[in-house]
Amino acid sequence: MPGVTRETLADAHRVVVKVGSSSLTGDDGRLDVDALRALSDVLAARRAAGRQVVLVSSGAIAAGLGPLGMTGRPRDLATAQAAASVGQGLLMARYTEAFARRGQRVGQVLLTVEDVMRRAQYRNALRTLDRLLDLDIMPIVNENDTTATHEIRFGDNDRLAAIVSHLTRADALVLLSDVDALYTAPPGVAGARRIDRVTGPQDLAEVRIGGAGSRVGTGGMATKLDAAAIATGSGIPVMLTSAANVAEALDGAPVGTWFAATGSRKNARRLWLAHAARPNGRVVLDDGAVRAITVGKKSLLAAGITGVEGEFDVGDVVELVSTDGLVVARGLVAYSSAELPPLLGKSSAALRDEIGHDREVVHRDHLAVVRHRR
Ligand SMILES: Nc1ncnc2c1ncn2[C@@H]1O[C@H](COP(=O)(O)OP(=O)(O)O)[C@@H](O)[C@H]1O
Ligand SMILES: N[C@@H](CCC(=O)OP(=O)(O)O)C(=O)O
Repeated sequence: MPGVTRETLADAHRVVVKVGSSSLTGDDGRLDVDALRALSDVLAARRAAGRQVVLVSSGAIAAGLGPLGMTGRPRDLATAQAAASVGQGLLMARYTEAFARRGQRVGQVLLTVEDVMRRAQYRNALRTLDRLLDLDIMPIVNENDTTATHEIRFGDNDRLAAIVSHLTRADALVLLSDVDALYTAPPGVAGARRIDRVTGPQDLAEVRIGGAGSRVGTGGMATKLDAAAIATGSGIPVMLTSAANVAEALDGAPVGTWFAATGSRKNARRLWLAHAARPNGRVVLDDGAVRAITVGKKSLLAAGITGVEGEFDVGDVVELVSTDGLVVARGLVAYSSAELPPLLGKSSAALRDEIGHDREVVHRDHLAVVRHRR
């Protein structure tokens, strides 16, 4: 069965390789061109051997720091976006030059959440990616940082890479960071052991996760584990290792942490709702509504809601929670948190009388069942 062990990476036809800012920057937080060239050499060699690579590269913000006279990742979004605006072009210039040394051409692909979640847009993005690969051009993907907003953005490229690997039907996802593997505890904690292989959530029960290890990284190990869950849950195995190990990892050598595929291909929109979207609030469901959406695969109606928490707008992602605090699903809500309270518990007939329609609160097409404790 393909993808069961890390050795299968050597023969994988299409891989998505994600490299984090931490692997592309020096101690001063700025772009490390030697590191970028070393990675480009390995990926160009893989392509020259007849295999396809889609590179998801962070580093736009890091590349913008030097020209802007900054040393650490800006805290506010607008400045980070300005740094990304300055840095993305420089990053691509570096890659273009580095890959050209090996005769490999590259193309920039900047994506937003909407590009990969709306069917028409994602088909368009996919067509471009496929065409680039057909033309023997290595796509270099990043989030379109300059226009993404807080509410609707991936924010970290780990989950973006997982979704890109799903969209492009990659055979494997390789996550490269500054740490050579997943450990039982963050670096620096005494006694931390490398985890060789993860076959399901039970293998992660004892793992302690810390934040980003560098001044420029985002998310740390948590977003890598989210990414691994997204990819493996849709049938794509994941290798997590350091950029220094990329050649060995792509050859299937015993490095890093291997996450075996656990599920089968999913609907992209549900995948995003379940894993990547950031919820803005919660609605609390009575037991009948929980059963209706999980077992009955129904839409969520106002009649089954007992409470509203947080502030959200029409179209935001909300968590659907049972009365005992279990997050049973996530979905795109059709009412704002201000509109909803007077409607709770009301039947469809009562709603039609009162507000002239009985629109579902979360339509089943916009709902992903998850089930985990909050
Ligand atoms: N259990 C763990 N095992 C390995 N690394 C961990 C763990 N918990 C936290 N980390 C940290 O996660 C960091 C990688 O995340 P990040 O800095 O966001 O990297 P990148 O820029 O590559 O995305 C590592 O450098 C490490 O310090
Ligand atoms: N899109 C941002 C990267 C955000 C990000 O995920 O960074 P990292 O955690 O280093 O992979 C950039 O290019 O700077």
